[in-house]
Amino acid sequence: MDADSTGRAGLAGVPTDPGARKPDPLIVGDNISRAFGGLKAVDVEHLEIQRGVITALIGPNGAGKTTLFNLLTGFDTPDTGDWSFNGKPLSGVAAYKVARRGMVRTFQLTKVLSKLTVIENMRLGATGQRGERFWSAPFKSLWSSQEDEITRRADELLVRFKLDAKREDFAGSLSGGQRKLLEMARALMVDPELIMLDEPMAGVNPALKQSLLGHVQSLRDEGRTVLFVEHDMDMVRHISDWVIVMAQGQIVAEGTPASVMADQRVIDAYLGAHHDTDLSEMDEEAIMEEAMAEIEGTKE
Ligand SMILES: Nc1ncnc2c1ncn2[C@@H]1O[C@H](COP(=O)(O)OP(=O)(O)OP(=O)(O)O)[C@@H](O)[C@H]1O
Repeated sequence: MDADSTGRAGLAGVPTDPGARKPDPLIVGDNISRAFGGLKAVDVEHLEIQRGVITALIGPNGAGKTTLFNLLTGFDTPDTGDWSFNGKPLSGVAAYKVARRGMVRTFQLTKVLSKLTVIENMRLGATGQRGERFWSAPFKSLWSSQEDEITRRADELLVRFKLDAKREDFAGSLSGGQRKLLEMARALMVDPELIMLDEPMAGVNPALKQSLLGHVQSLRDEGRTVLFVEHDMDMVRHISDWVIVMAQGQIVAEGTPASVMADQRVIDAYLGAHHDTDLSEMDEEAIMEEAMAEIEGTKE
């Protein structure tokens, strides 16, 4: 592959049409749909995610971003659709196998995980790695050498994410930003090629935001592909190489952060999310201001 087609350089000539073809895609999907009752939560005709770059998935509430994440990672089953990861079909593959193939998503800390310590959370992150054969391994030494390796990797990641001092603390005692760091560190236990972050900035105080941004960039700089869902437009603007915009289940626009934020289709998508109620002129003005503030990143 020619060097100009890979990573960020490869995005230079990509058109800003929804579903645009990329020169070096890691994920390619077609006709992915999922309905809940009569509501089509996801209805994506074509999707490509360029390898080695940071792609943001944005869109108003209810646009279908989380549902698409769940489908791609095997946590939900589509009504229709196929997609591949690294050229191999991935639709219909169970979540733990998806993780083993190198595609991992972060999870918000659940109640159960909050009651485990930080290091226990990290070890759990490795479960995607452990082949079934290890469960029945007749040789204890084989088992414990993998356990040692897991602990060693967990400790290295805790140092990298500055969570080593919290190693024995309950995950539930961490601050919002530290939880996000733990979610990221835990996902890295399986050394994924693609890491999918679910609202990495939600609940993070401004002081920690910069450091979180640095960590996300370092994932790309070490050669991983990053896909994240986020409402914080400041983050989207600062670190994404490419932005995909969803509204009402569909991809409505794509492009660099600057081009997407100036795109009328994107402004319409954010406004359209409010169109189910009858609006007075004044409401409409207020909503327009709100939408523009979100798109321009002056909010949150
Ligand atoms: N399990 C479910 N059962 C019924 N409806 C669902 C379910 N999951 C999602 N939906 C609906 O599907 C639509 C898309 O939801 P989804 O959570 O994917 O959107 P989103 O873009 O992630 O929104 P947000 O930014 O608010 O998280 C919404 O209308 C939502 O109410």
